[in-house]
Amino acid sequence: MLKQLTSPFKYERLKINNQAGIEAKKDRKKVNLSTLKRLWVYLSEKRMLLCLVLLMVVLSSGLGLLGPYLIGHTIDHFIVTKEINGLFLLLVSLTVVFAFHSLSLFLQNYWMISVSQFTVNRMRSDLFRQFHQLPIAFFDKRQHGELMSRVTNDIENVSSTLNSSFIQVISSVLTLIGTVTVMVILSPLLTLVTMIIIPLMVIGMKWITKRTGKLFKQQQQNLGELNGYIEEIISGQKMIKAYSQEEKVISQFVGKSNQLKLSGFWAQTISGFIPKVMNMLNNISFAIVAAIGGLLALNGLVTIGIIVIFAEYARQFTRPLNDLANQFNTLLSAIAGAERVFDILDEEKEINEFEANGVVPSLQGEVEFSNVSFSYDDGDDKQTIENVSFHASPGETIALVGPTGAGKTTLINLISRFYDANQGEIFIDRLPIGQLNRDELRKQMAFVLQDTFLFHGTVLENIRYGRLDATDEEVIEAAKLANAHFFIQKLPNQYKTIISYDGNGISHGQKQLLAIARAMLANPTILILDEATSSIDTITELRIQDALARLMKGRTTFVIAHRLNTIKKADQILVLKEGKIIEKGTHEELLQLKGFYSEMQHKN
Ligand SMILES: Nc1ncnc2c1ncn2[C@@H]1O[C@H](COP(=O)(O)OP(=O)(O)OP(=O)(O)O)[C@@H](O)[C@H]1O
Repeated sequence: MLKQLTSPFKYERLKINNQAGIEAKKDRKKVNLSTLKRLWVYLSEKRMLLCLVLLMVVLSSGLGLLGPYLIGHTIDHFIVTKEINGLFLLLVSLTVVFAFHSLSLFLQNYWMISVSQFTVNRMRSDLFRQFHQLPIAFFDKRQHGELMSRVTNDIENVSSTLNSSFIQVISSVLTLIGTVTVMVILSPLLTLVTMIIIPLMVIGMKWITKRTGKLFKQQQQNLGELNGYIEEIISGQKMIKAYSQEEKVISQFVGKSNQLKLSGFWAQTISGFIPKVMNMLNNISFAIVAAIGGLLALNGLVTIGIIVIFAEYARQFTRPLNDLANQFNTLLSAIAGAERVFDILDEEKEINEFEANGVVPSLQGEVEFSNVSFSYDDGDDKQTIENVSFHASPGETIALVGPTGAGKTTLINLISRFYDANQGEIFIDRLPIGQLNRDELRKQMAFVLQDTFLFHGTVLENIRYGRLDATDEEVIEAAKLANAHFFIQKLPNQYKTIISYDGNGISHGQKQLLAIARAMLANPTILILDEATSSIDTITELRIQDALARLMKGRTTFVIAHRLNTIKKADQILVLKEGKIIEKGTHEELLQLKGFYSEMQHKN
């Protein structure tokens, strides 16, 4: 049976297909590069600001180099020669250098945050828009919370990395180049000494980053899975309580949470080694420069000022290396996040080129199926709908009956183009359905389902969902026609009463009446009804029946019927079994056949 419009197909959720991930891993380097290129497409929209950021990074890196140089210069030229004026000059110039250094740091941060917030806002919006352009089949295969995690966590990851890492990486590279250049000019010999430690650093960094990259990806994946699970559990709270499954759910949660804890622990611990190891190597480098520099000074090969400059540069030299190693991890984690976002953006949209040009004339409501077959899974040998043919004239009521799993909902899904047929052709008003613009087609359809989805908002807004440009008067008129007006008036704030998420606080029958009002307002040519199976009190039931009769008048209606009364009134009954139409006709015709249908009626 159709469940509800926004998530009508909550059938057993399929496991995420890991195959794509495995394939993608094979081509990891290529993928990373293309991910960076795609990120650049977003970033480049703010290229002016980025240029300013770069300018500030160059300035701050240069000023960072100038500080130690000024101190060394002062030692050699003013302290050794005891010129007190020189010391004053040093004080003034250092103050100016540090002030501009801080200013440039502040500005680069400020502008970079603007760029990154703009970028992730764009990505977030693109991702959200993409969700609305993906076919229903896409959502069948994924946990909803896992998808939410992409909009929240993954995007947040990209944001925080752009905020800090982008600047750090460029400033580190610039500082490295600047430091080495000045060092070589001052003393090539002492430069060599300072560099002794570098191979050790590179090996250490490589060892650590190789491990952390994988761990961060794992952490991200575990977080997505946990979010998916939480979303599912919150949605299914009632069912969990009804079946006393709390303990099982908690233990499953603990299992997933522990997995996240473990991957998070190792990712953080191993990446946490980086600064410690670098710091140690830094101090060793400092000691080597001091010792060998001292020896060289004793032999008159370098001055004390140069040793001071080198000692400071040795520190400056390892810091950017250290930063680069740190940022590498953050970058990897952000790239993993961006990749997960782009994966979704790359999914094939529901609307294709051909269809965009498709037209939907004002429909009459003629529907024809010609040898239609369909299966949810392409690789499935067994078809869910098999070789189905029928014709519905405008204004006719077609009742779909058959045992559970017969394919009634699937047939409806095909008429609404939630899925496309694998074989055969569906015609609406004699036009192949594929040539009709999907959105426009759905605008001429309305759905009254067993469990109508109500959004958080007023009663008025919920009915207006049927046609957004309807006036308040039109909404009230629709509610009256749907027999919903009487109960709405009794609500605390009548049409302005806020309905909580998914209509909690509104009875099942009232929900149905609101759904009918919504459909009434939409004024569709084709109507899809899924008759409620749950028992509703007799008076409400009568009101529903009365409203439905009014709604169905003059519209082609497909109804998944459970009540004999509805079935009897139908112009055609399609009896479905295992995806095939096994009998077709009116109630009387089918009874005379004395086949499956008449047997079904006798059993009831
Ligand atoms: N989204 C889906 N993905 C995979 N299989 C699906 C999906 N939806 C339905 N099916 C399968 O297709 C078959 C037909 O289901 P369908 O919902 O159309 O039957 P139905 O006649 O409406 O049943 P019911 O009266 O119980 O609602 C079933 O075997 C079902 O498990």
